[in-house]
Amino acid sequence: MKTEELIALRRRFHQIPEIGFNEFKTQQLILEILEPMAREYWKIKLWRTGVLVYIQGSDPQQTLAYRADMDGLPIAERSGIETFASKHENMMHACGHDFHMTIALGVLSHFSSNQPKDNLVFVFQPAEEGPGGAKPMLDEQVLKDVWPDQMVALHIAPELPVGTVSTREGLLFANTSELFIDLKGKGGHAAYPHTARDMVVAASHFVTQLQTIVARNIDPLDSGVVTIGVIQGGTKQNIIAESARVEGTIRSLSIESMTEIKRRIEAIAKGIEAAFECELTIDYGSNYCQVANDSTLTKEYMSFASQSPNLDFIEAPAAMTGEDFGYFLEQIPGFMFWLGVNSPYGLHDARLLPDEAAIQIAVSHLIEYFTWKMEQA
Ligand SMILES: CC(=O)N[C@@H](CCC[C@H](N)C(=O)O)C(=O)O
Repeated sequence: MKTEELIALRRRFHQIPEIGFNEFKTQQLILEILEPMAREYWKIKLWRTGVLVYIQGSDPQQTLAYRADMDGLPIAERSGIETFASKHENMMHACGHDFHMTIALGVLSHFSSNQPKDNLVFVFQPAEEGPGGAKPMLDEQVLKDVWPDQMVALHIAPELPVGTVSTREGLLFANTSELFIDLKGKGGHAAYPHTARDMVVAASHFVTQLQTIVARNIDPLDSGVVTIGVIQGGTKQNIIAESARVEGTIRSLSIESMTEIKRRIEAIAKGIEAAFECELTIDYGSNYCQVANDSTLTKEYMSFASQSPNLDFIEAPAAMTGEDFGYFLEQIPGFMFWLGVNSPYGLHDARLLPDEAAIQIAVSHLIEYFTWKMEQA
């Protein structure tokens, strides 16, 4: 695919962001693009809203895979784009999955006119932002039938310049857990607080006390995050709120710290129940394991990328982002790397504006990498 075609395709994806396991239009667009590319040695399979493409190699010694995530986020776009902003109200591709899918299709387009020596699998995976598509997909026959020997994924990095890639051996992304807490008290008239159990006050204390966990309970040499992204409660300014809801995410580098954070959340919740005479129900939603890059393959890739004449390679620090690609890496050796897209605004920001020049760079880089890997086998 030419650069202009890749950019046009990315813009089509950008206009139709869909929430996890609702990527129906996205799936259709992928199938539309794949249709003229498919060859007799290709198999295209659907899994829920995802798509798997298997390309039989001409003389296969191994099966290499690339994973692209598909879902958007519930964010009202403020990127300033006039011609191709999201058409879905309060939805945005604010985590680069429009880039990830376009890059996959660009690489596939190359292998449509050049049959690879080894087998290739392209996984378009739904629901990375939640509730997680990787874990259930790993249990499905559709993936078991084409089980890869190695798997690679990339993620856009707004803070890195275009023309750079970055990764590290071992732990790249954190362990994560979602957090949903419902508080139930007793509503009442604003003028009679003593007859009620106010959940706006209880939720405020709860959120404030959660801030002590990372500061006071986690080893400063480890890392943890407790972020509350949503706090809801009440119906009117002069009615005491009977209920409230708090939603967030927990992150840690070590599994021990994740256990400790959850233990402390539960203890603080009990304290809030006693102090404010209410009930708290905790739901941890979906949990993602860490993204741990395979040492040998990552070292080999880092050496390949460092020698690439068209790219700069930067060694990455570990990040507190989460990614369910970690589940693939638990069972299939591989790695994830960052792709520089130079946006002044970061991931999950309504103003994210990645530079589209990075798309062609990534397509060429992955074609070169896969071709080189096949020559080594
Ligand atoms: C790369 C990225 O931004 N990933 C998301 C993954 C979300 C996991 C889950 N829904 C949670 O919030 O814990 C991230 O927020 O890091």
